[in-house]
Formats: sequence, C-alpha cells, structure tokens
Amino acid sequence: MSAPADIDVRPITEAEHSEWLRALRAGFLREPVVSAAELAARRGQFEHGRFIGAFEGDRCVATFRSFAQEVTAVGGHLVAADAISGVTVTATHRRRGLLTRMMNEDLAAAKERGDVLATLIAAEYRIYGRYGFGPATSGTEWTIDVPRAGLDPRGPDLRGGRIDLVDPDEVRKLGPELHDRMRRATPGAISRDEWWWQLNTGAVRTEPGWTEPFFAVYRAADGTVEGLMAYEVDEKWADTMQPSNTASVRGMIASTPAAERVLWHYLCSIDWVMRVKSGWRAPDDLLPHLLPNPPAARITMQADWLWVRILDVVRALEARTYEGEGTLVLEVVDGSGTSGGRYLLDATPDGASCTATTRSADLTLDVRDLATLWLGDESAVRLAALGRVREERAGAGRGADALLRTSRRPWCPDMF
Ligand SMILES: CC(=O)SCCNC(=O)CCNC(=O)[C@H](O)C(C)(C)COP(=O)(O)OP(=O)(O)OC[C@H]1O[C@@H](n2cnc3c(N)ncnc32)[C@H](O)[C@@H]1OP(=O)(O)O
Repeated sequence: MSAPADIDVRPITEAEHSEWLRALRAGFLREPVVSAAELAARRGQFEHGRFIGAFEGDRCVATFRSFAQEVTAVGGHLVAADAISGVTVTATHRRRGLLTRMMNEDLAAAKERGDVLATLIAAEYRIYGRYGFGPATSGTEWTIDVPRAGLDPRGPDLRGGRIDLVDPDEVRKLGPELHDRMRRATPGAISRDEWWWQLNTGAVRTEPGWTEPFFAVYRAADGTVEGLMAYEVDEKWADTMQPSNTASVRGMIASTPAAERVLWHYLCSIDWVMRVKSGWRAPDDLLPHLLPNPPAARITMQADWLWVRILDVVRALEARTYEGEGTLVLEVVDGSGTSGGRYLLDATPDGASCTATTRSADLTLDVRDLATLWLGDESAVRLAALGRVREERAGAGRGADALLRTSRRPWCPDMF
C-alpha cells in the first residue's frame, strides 16, 4: 500500500482520458473496460483542467471532474456554479484522503474563478457534508395505478392545443428553448448544455443498449411549445392476455401547469398502459392532484437530490429574491475558511443587500446548513430543533423562515 504522498493528484491530459474513464468505471463498480465508442462519445465532454485524476505511476486510482453550470436561485436569477461529478476512489485506495485532496483543490479553484456555489448529486448522504455541502432540493417518484386514477380514458382536453410524437432531432431543436423558460421559473433547476441534449436523445451514446424513448410535445393553442415528455413503455401481458404495461417517464418539463395536466393525462390514457412511473419530480409536484383520485399515485422513491456548497455568501444571498422585508444577522461557520464570517442580510421584495457586519448575530449556523436553507426548502426552526442552527435571539429562526422559505419547493430535474 503506497502512502498518499506517492500518489499524484493532478489534471489529466486528453491522452489520459481513457485510463481516467477506466478508473471511473471501476470506482462505480462497472466493468472496467472502456470501448472505443465510449471514448469517442465522451470526448465531447472533456475539458482541460477540470478532469482531475490521482495517479500511482501510470495507473489512475481516483477520478473527479467539474464543469460550469448555472443554478436558478429563488426569483429566477442564474447563479454561476462549479458542478462536481464523476467522483470515485478505487476500492484499493479508499479512505486515504484522496477524495479530500481532490475536493479541496477543486473548491479552491472554483472560489478563485469566482463561482458562487459548488453543486453535486450525492451517491451517499454521508460523504459531502464535511466539505460544506448541504442537501438543497429533493426528488420524488410516483407510480400511478392508472385504472384507479379516475381520469377520462378518452384522453385530455387539449384546450385548442395539440400533442405530437417527435423525433430526436426535433427535440434537440425545440427542447433547449422550452427548458430555458422552465428553468428560469424553477429555483434549483440547472443549465443543460448541448452535450446533455445529445446524450439524452441518442445522438451520442456512451453505453451500448440505448433505446429511443417516445418524445411527446405539447403545443398550446397559439403554437407555443409548453411541454416535453420522454417516456418508454415495457411490454407485459397478464395471464388472461390483458395488457399490463408500465410507462416510465425519463423526463418531463413544462412551462405551464396546463401542459403538465395535458401530458400526464395523455400518458395515463394510452391504451395498454396500466401503470405510470413519473421519474424524479419535485416533492410538491402537481401530479398527484391532477388525478381525480390522488391516492392512485403512490410515492415509490424519495431522496435528497441537488447538494449545494456556498462559496460566496454575499453573492448567494443577494442573488435570490425575498417575499418579505427584514434583516437577519448570520454567523456562518466554515471550517475550511472559505465562506465563514458574520453577514447582515437586509431583504425587501424589491431587492436585498448582504454585507459583512460586526452586529450581534441572530443565528449561528454551519455553511452547509445555510446551503440547505438557501433555496427555501428547509426551515431554520426545524434545524434549530435538530441542534444544527443556534438561535442567538429568541424567535430568530421564525424570522429567518419568514424571509427564506418559498411558496413552491425547489426542484432540480436533472442528474449529472
Ligand atoms: C458527485 C459524485 O460523483 S457522487 C459519487 C461518489 N462516489 C462513490 O460513491 C463511488 C464509491 N465510493 C468511492 O469512490 C469513495 O469511497 C469515495 C469517493 C466516496 C470516498 O473517497 P475516499 O478517498 O475514501 O475519501 P477520503 O479518504 O478523502 O475520506 C474523507 C472522509 O470522508 C469519509 N467518507 C468517505 N466516504 C464515505 C462514505 N461513503 N460514507 C461515510 N463517510 C465517508 C471518510 O471516512 C473520511 O472521514 P474522516 O476524515 O473522518 O476519516
């Protein structure tokens, strides 16, 4: 076993991409073989300086990558983030501090670049809190028992609009503009680059076995594209030759509640479809209540989703909007020295300022708990009850909730 100092942690060259991908596959317990097709497909993702590897000689034993991302803050402002993905340490080299070395280097570079946040989707809950990340959105999957849902089996009222099944190249044309409208209205949503659209429409294929889903587009009466749903359907017949198919949604985005209503109803009214799996939705998604019988939609998965690490408290708090008016002094504790300090938030519905202050604090909290509060999905009162936030002034938790909480919950539709 070599000492950590014998292991070189550094950005990889393009020539090392294949070895890096092999280590990535090994770390995620996939067959550690990189096909020429995978390497060619992933070439479009490669970015100098943002792919980090840990090397023992020529052998890559840990992987880490980051890329530029925008996260929608409460109110619709787009915030620059350092999105982290592909984190692995080979089983033979775990728990020797390699993740910590890669993470510390990446967060320092992100701070230096001026990113406001770092983000990731955590494989396991207990890994990332130590680096200042907190869970900021969660996801829910429902499974609908279609015959019990109570929807008209003749299909949705299209309100003068129409639904069309379209090919992948049309999705790549019309999807980005719809997504842009959706994400600006959805705190917690993240940017999608061209590679995302290519990967999710089969134009690039990193694994064998891609199957093309159905892409359904909803256009409103005036022709505006308001919804896009990608779904696949398995083929299953019950004993007496009754259809028993399940439609599984790979992704659904909509810019209006009408589009959500129409597309879910459409999917539930397709002949043979007895069950619909919704894919990851917001925890307060409209879906169950779009059914005349909401309990026909059962929660089948629920999990933390986007994790956020605040690198710049002032810009993060000034980027979002506030429904109410008030001030809040936060003592932010950050063991890494990146974002700690005492900050005065002065918020109004017309704008907010955040400045360093010497005034006495209302709340003391770790930077990871500030991340959890930032998108409005958590309550400072609840975190105080858990002992994670300390009220320095009686009632400060309720005051913080009045400023920070939101009427709809944040949602990140994407995995990265
Ligand atoms: C954004 C993404 O890509 S999420 C994907 C994350 N990757 C995976 O889950 C793949 C399988 N696991 C792995 O590759 C590795 O075990 C990793 C990346 C999770 C951890 O890498 P390591 O190099 O072992 O972490 P490192 O040695 O730096 O550990 C730092 C600390 O985190 C703790 N830690 C690391 N992983 C875990 C875990 N899964 N659960 C709980 N604690 C953990 C360690 O115990 C250590 O704590 P200590 O400082 O108190 O001793």
